[in-house]
Amino acid sequence: MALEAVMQQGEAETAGSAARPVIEVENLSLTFETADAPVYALSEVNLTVNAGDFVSFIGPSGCGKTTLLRVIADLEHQTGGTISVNGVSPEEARRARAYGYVFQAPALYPWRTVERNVMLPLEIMGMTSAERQARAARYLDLVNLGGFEKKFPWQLSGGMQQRVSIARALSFEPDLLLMDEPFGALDEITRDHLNEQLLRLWERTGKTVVFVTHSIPEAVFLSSKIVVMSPRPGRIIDVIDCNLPADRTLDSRESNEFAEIAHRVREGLRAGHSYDD
Ligand SMILES: Nc1ncnc2c1ncn2[C@@H]1O[C@H](COP(=O)(O)OP(=O)(O)OP(=O)(O)O)[C@@H](O)[C@H]1O
Repeated sequence: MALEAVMQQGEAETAGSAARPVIEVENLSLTFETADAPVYALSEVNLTVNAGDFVSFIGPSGCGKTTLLRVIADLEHQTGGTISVNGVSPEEARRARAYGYVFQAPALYPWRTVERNVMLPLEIMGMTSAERQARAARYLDLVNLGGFEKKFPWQLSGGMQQRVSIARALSFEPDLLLMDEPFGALDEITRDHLNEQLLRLWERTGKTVVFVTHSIPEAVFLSSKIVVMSPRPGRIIDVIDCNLPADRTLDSRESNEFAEIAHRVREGLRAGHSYDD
């Protein structure tokens, strides 16, 4: 029942929000001043993420993927240009709990059970115990962890821990999910499985997702839009629309359509890559 409610909410959002911009970035730059020399982490970045988009940032190490995600989340501040999230500043969006953030590592508290980890943001929000319990059950079910509520994080595999952190990010029901290489440390089989689950979750809920990855197949499989970035200075060099059929499965990775998009991403990465250093 809870799942249906989430699905209906998602369907309504998707249907009524064809091209509503959620994130708007204009001429954004970010330079870190360091002891030796300034680091030009982002330069002249322009990007629009619409409601219901699944946008991946892909690019070599150091091209600014995490920095851009952190600017959206108000964890870093740009030194030039503008950004809005839901039409307001990232700070206001953060205060309004506009997004859930999933880090590279699950970042769970080892002394709290799975359920109590998911309930943590809800406690901070002052939600009642009954409501917290209902939310935790709903979102643990959604990531297929029903029955693991009373376990501790160290009793779960890495993939399961990452699913707990996704449930926690979903628990306060943000429309926007920011995910920084959430599956980067997992083995390929687990990663494939979580990719499929995330795709189904996105389809069911209609949430807007911004996702950082190093993996071309992961980006092509999941995304509606792929943002290819290049370093020194970090910038966007291509934005690729990626509209594979909604009912795609991991086997779709063998289709010609998939190969063509992957090829374009690879070309973009090659064009932006310097082999001089
Ligand atoms: N707090 C900081 N102070 C100084 N330099 C920083 C800081 N944070 C990031 N950088 C630099 O900014 C650049 C972009 O870093 P960022 O972590 O965004 O890259 P990335 O594309 O996410 O890399 P990776 O794929 O390795 O995670 C890098 O050169 C990095 O060293």
